Amino acid sequence: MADRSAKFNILKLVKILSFSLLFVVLVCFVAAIVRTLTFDVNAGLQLAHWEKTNNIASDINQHQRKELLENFRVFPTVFSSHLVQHEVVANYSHLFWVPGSDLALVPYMLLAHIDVVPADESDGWEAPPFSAKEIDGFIYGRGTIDNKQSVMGILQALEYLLIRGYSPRRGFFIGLGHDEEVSGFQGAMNIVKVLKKKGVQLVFVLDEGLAVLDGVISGLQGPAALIGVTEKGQATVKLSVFKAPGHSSMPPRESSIGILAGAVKRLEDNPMPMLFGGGPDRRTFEHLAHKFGLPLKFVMSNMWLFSSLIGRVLERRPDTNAFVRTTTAVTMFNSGVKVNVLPSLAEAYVNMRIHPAQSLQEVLEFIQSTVGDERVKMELVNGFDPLPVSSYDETSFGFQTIKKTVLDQFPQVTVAPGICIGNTDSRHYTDLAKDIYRFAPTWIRPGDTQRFHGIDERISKKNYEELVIFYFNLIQNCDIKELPSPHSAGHEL
Ligand SMILES: CCCCCCCC/C=C\CCCCCCCC(=O)N[C@@H](CC(C)C)C(=O)O
Ligand SMILES: [Zn+2]
Ligand SMILES: [Zn+2]
Repeated sequence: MADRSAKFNILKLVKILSFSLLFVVLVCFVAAIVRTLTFDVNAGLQLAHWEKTNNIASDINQHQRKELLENFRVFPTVFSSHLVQHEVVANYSHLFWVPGSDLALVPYMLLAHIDVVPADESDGWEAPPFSAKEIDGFIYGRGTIDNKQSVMGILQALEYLLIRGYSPRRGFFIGLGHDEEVSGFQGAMNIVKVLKKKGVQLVFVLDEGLAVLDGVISGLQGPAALIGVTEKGQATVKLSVFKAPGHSSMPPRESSIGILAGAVKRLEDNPMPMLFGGGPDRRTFEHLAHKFGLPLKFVMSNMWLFSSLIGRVLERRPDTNAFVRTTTAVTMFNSGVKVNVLPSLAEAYVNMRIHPAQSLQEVLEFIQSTVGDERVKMELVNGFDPLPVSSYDETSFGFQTIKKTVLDQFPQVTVAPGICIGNTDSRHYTDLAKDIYRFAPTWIRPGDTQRFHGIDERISKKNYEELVIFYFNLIQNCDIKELPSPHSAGHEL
C-alpha cells in the first residue's frame, strides 16, 4: 500500500515537474517573441534636437566634380590658408592643425596613411596597380581603399570648406602617417610624440578600419556601417628548427623542414576557439538585429540563447571568421639552399590576430602547447594586446557624431559598433584619446574584402565623392558644443 502511494507521489511529482518545465519553456518562448518584436538597441539620438552647425551646403557642381578627380594631389588652399598649420614629421608624415574659435572645446583628430603595400601587375590586375585607370566608373589602383581614399577625402573636404569660408569652432588635427603598413613606428609614433609635447588631449580619433558593408553580412536587410570601437591584437611568432646539416644521400628520419611543417600543420588544424558572444562582436549584431528578416531577427534578438549558433555561422567564411576568433595565418616559410644539402635551419612566421576576448599571453601559451615539440623554438617577433573598447553609448561624442554624419548622408544604412580585424596607426594614440574609432564610408560589396592588399583594389568615383562629402559634413558636425540630450526628441506641438 505504502509502495503504491510512493509510486503515485513520484508520478505526481514528475507530472508537476513536467508541467513546470513546459510552463518555463513557454514563458521563455513568449519572452523571446516579445523581445524579437521590440528589440532595437539602435534607436539612438537620431530623433533628438541636434544643434545645427553644418550650415555650409556640401553640393559638388559639375566643374568641381571634374576638378576633384583632376586635382588628385593639389590642395592649394589647405597649404596657403592662414587657418591651417602644417608640419612634416619624421621626414615624410604630415601633421595639420586647424585651431577652433572656442578654446573650451576639446579638439579631435582625423587620421589616414599615405603608404601602401606593394602590388605586382603580374598577379593578375585588370589595370596596372599604379595607373589609377578608370574602368566602368571605378578607379583601379593600390591604395584606393587602403588608404588614399581617406587621405584625399580629408584634404579635399578641408579644401572645399576653406574655399567656402569655413572656420571651425572646435579645433582639429589631421595626421597622415607614412609607414602604417609597417607598423607606424616612425610616422604615427612621432606625430604622437609631437602632440604629447604640446600637451594635446583629444575628444576622439577617427582612423581607417571598418566600412559600409553592403551584402557582406548574410541575411541583413540593407547596408551596415560598422564603426570599429576596438581593434584586434597581434602576435607575430617565429618558429625555427635547427638540425645538423649533411648530405642528402644519408637523410635522418626527420628533417628540420619536416619537423617544422608538422608544427605548422598542427597550428592550422587546431584553430583558436570561437569566442563570439562576449564583447563588442555581440553588440554589433544586437545593433543590427532589427534589420534581419525572420527567423534571423528572432535569433539575433535573443543572443543569450543563440550566440554560439551565430558564431558557428560566422566562422564559415574567412572575413566573418576573423570577427569571431583569434586567427592563425602562416605567412612565411624559409629553408634550404641546395637540392642535395640537408638544411640546418627551417623557419616559419605565424601571424595571429587576437580577438578582444583574449590576451597576447594566452595566445603565446596556445601556440606553445599546440606545437608541442621542444625541437621547435618559438620567438615573439612583435605583439600587442587587443585595443581598449571605445565608448559607443548615447553620451559618446565621437561615436554619435560619426553616426549622425553617416545617417544624414546614407539614411538607408544601419550603424553599429564593430571590431576592426586589421591594425591601424590609431593604436599609437591611446595616451591622447580615450575614444578611438576606425571607419570610413568606403562601400564594401561581396568580393571586395579580398581587394584589401589583394588584386584589383578599386574605388568607384561615386564613392570617392561620398567620402569627400562625409569628411566635409563630419568636420562641421564636430562644431557642436555638446551632444543633444537623448530626451530632447521632438514631441512639442
Ligand atoms: C560581421 C562582420 C564582418 C567583418 C567583415 C570584414 C570587413 C572588412 C572591412 C575592412 C577590412 C579591414 C581593413 C582594416 C585596415 C587594415 C590596415 C592594415 O592593413 N594594417 C596592417 C597594420 C600592421 C601593423 C602592419 C595590418 O596588417 O593589419
Ligand atoms: Zn590601411
Ligand atoms: Zn593595409
